[in-house]
Amino acid sequence: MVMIKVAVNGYGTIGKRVADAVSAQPDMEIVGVSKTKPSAEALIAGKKGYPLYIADISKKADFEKNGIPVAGSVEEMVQTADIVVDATPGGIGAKNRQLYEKYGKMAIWQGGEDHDIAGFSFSSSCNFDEAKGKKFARVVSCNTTGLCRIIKLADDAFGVEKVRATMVRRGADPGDAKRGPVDAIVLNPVTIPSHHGPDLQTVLPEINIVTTALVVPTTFMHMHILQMDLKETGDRDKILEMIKDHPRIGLIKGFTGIKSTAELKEYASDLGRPRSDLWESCVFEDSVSIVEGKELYLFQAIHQEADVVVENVDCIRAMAGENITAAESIALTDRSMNFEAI
Ligand SMILES: NC(=O)C1=CN([C@@H]2O[C@H](COP(=O)(O)OP(=O)(O)OC[C@H]3O[C@@H](n4cnc5c(N)ncnc54)[C@H](OP(=O)(O)O)[C@@H]3O)[C@@H](O)[C@H]2O)C=CC1
Ligand SMILES: O=C(OP(=O)(O)O)[C@H](O)COP(=O)(O)O
Repeated sequence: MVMIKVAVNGYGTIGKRVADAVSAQPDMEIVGVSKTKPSAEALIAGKKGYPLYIADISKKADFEKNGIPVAGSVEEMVQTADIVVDATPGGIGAKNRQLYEKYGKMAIWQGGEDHDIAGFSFSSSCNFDEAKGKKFARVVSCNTTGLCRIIKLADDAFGVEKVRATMVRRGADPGDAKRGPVDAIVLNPVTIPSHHGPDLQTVLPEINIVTTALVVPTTFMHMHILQMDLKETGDRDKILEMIKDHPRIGLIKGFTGIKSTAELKEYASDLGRPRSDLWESCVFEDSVSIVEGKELYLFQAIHQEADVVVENVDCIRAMAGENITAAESIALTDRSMNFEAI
């Protein structure tokens, strides 16, 4: 088996998870990860054995005086890779495109960048095959990934006439002490639609969708309030069966008593998931309702730090790996991470 050499440019919330997920795959290896400054994450990268490269090589001494070995510059890291996963903060990734082009390397960006950065946006459940042969791709954002999975499922079963969805977004990631809100519900944005609907259409262009979004003072997971008008009369049992069979959508059963993101975090932790990560979308079974035949309603929780991680792994494999199907890649990714949707 040919090993795909992967570099992760930006070893932060998403990048560190992608590095661990890639390391768990039998057909991929991490050749480097990057930071801009010495920090706890930089220390951990070294402890995990990931060669650490830095954006500004003139800062090498700052790292080394703190006992963090530096393998070289980001430019050198890019040269060692077959493909780069760019997980730098939104807006920075666009500036790196030239570097990847200079060395003829494939690259994958995250949802903080615009679709135009790659001209192709990816969701494992929707357009895996379209990534084959692509030089550049962008994995859609965490919320859009969650929307893609469930809307594709409903569209395949009954056809989707239109979608109306509200994203209740977490204020900051758990480790992000600087962000808020602390005591507010913030309309984000106040204008309608939010970016999620147009973003979904970069993957599923035929879907009629309007999304709204607001931010609340929590750190773990977003919550979606989702309504879809179906083309054909819906069947709740069939939808539940399809969700149970979906490798990346979990069904939260009523008997568990779980009705909140806090309880989901406890569940993920009790399952022994690394970092309490929920790579699957979490649909609340009791919320799945068909009204007047063709209106489907449900709540789903999305772990913002995790769901895109497995998608990045599939995207790497589609672009740089052997010719396999979406189902085969998803199964391999998940099995290698001991991940079975709840
Ligand atoms: N967090 C989330 O919930 C999600 C984020 N995304 C998207 O993923 C991307 C990354 O976000 P996230 O992981 O949260 O960001 P973080 O800020 O947690 O991590 C970004 C990392 O990039 C490093 N970095 C910054 N500038 C450079 C540079 N010029 N060269 C190399 N590395 C650099 C930082 O290192 P240092 O600390 O040393 O400066 C940091 O480790 C964004 O596009 C975001 O929108 C997508 C889904 C969910
Ligand atoms: O991709 C995300 O959200 P999004 O799907 O709402 O764009 C992540 O939660 C990052 O969001 P942030 O831009 O609030 O850090």
